[in-house]
Amino acid sequence: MVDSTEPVITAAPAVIEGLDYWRTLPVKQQPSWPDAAATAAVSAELSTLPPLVFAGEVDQLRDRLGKAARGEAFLLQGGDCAETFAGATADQIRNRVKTLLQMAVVLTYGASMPVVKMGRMAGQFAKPRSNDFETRGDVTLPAYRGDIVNGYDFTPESREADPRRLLQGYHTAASTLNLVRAFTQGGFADLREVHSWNRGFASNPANQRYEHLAAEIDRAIKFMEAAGADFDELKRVEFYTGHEGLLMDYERPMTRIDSRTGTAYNTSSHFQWIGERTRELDGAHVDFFSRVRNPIGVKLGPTTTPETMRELIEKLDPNREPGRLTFITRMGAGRIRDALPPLLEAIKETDALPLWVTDPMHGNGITTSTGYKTRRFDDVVDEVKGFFEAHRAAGTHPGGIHVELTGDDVTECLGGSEHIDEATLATRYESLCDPRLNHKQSLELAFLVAEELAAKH
Ligand SMILES: O=C[C@H](O)[C@H](O)COP(=O)(O)O
Ligand SMILES: C=C(OP(=O)(O)O)C(=O)O
Ligand SMILES: [Mn+2]
Repeated sequence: MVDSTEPVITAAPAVIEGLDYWRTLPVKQQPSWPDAAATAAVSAELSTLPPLVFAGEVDQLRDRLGKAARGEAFLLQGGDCAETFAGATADQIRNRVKTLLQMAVVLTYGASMPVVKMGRMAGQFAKPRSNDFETRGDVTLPAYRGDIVNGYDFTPESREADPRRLLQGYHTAASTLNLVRAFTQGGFADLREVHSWNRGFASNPANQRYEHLAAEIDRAIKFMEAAGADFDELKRVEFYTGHEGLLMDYERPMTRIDSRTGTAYNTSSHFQWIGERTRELDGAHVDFFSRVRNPIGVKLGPTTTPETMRELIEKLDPNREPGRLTFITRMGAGRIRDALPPLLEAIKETDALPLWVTDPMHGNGITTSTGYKTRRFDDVVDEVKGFFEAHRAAGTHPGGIHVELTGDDVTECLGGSEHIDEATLATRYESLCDPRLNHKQSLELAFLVAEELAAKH
């Protein structure tokens, strides 16, 4: 998080020309709220609550992402698939932040360039689903759409969408963000603490490798301090938040007019991305997010054509602003080597410079015979490698990685140095949606990406 000298953002007026145009367009993946008046009342209340992030921070992130798009920085985005209200505890938040800080150190060291750190945190509460309903035995109920919409328990009461959850989402995001700001601004993220972020995690090859690297960094810092360098600057670390911009009854009221510029900022997080299921060119999401100043991401799956990509650029980044647009590719390990190159070749024919980020999770989902949604660590690694290969061949910049992870020792993805197998998945599977890399798998992946980045030079 960065200091902002401009926290004054006015509450959103009831109707702002343009910002409500999405209401006239087809909108996907929204809950069926049982009571429209109650939902409207909650939205109105949300629009009066203080912003969670400030316009100045959002502008600074856009600048950082612009650097990443030019190959001068690298973006690390990570966190839960679906944050939960119950999971917003100090321990779990701290473990996730520590994991991201550790990964960032590994990447910074490998890449020799700044790493932009962003949590899929403090707002990643809404989920798009493949099916609107879930059936267990002979009972069919609405699908779980994330804690900000309904409950996970498989009962009719819990699965009914409840607009009061929008407010709980806001307050949980606020308390999560408060702790994240404390960790990253209060000295905990100081590079001189590089060893302490490893404490509390069980010993394993990735942690030992990390310890080794931390010792090298320590030595370098001590040497520089002895030589007179002032490291107090390292006390505070920029840390940004991002989530899928999905739930319009949350995103719209959190969007406010910045008093400095008269333009709209979505103050629910610094960054929002449009998901693979809601990125229709003439749909509500693309229209709405085209009108906010935040840097915006779009997920691109394997069926994306160069034409669609070009139209997304026209809609979301008509002014070709550095850092405005991020393409997060999620092709699948088996498809990335065919699906990404045509997009990279096509982009070179344009005057656009989007930031290219790999999401090696969402194209690699499988379900075991025992019913667990999982991913193979090897597939995740293979997609990352395919991403770097494609960019190397095209001469474009592989600018970041987007992963679903947790700092806890869960058993949700198969493989990794602990060789998690199908039988082990049941021992600690906690995700309410997609499987996340655990702490060790996350560190292992960071080392691999660092090697790819080092090879780039
Ligand atoms: O996180 C992404 C999606 O919400 C998730 O992959 C959808 O999962 P589903 O296919 O089980 O609905
Ligand atoms: C829904 C997600 O991904 P995608 O839109 O790529 O499927 C996600 O990132 O959780
Ligand atoms: Mn997911």
